[in-house]
Amino acid sequence: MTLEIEKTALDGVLILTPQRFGDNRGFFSESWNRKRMEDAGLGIDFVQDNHSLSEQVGTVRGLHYQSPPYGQAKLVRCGRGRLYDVVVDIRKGSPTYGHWIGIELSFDNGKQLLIPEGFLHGFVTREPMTEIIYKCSNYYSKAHDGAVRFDDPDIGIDWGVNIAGLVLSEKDEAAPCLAEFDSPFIFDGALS
Ligand SMILES: Cc1cn([C@H]2C[C@H](O)[C@@H](COP(=O)(O)OP(=O)(O)O[C@H]3O[C@@H](C)C(=O)[C@@H](O)[C@H]3O)O2)c(=O)[nH]c1=O
Repeated sequence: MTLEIEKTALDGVLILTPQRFGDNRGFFSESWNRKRMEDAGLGIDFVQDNHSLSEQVGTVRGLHYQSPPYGQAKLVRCGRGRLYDVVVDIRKGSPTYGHWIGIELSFDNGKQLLIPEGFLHGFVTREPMTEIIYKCSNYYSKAHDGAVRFDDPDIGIDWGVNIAGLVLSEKDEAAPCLAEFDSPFIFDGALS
């Protein structure tokens, strides 16, 4: 079993690709292995697994965060379909504050995205009936849950879709832009 680990332009945000063992039935893969992650210096104490289904293509969820002390690192993958997953650095004082990266996660490519605390997370679905599955290092707290506009021009994410006509929650429609947002996260040094 191998675990491929790739860096991204955001320090600490990593693309993980666990090996798939294919045979006449399909494939088998260890989607998370605590020891293997620890051996790679990625020993995160995950406490909650989340799973959501987005029925329509062009469904956006994000950009989300939870404030300390309920900040969350996340390990994200796609269980069915295809999505474009986006991460934005919101650690005050970070050399990459406000920068974003995006990657396609799909059932087919089996890629995962590791997102440390201090980053916004969101995605848009590229196929109907797309499922996302992710581990979180802290429990959900409604009181600490927050969002920033997915289409904030100051962040300038290229979602690769026509922004008009996307499916969003009321919470995400009402989210503030980065300029109106006082991030609760402070940059405290490089992550990798
Ligand atoms: C996130 C979450 C939601 N809920 C509830 C609250 C609400 O009634 C319902 C739907 O919640 P939301 O609209 O916040 O779900 P959603 O928009 O899918 O929120 C998620 O988006 C992605 C991008 C993330 O990164 C996650 O951390 C989370 O913020 O589920 C929980 O019970 N536990 C949880 O961990």
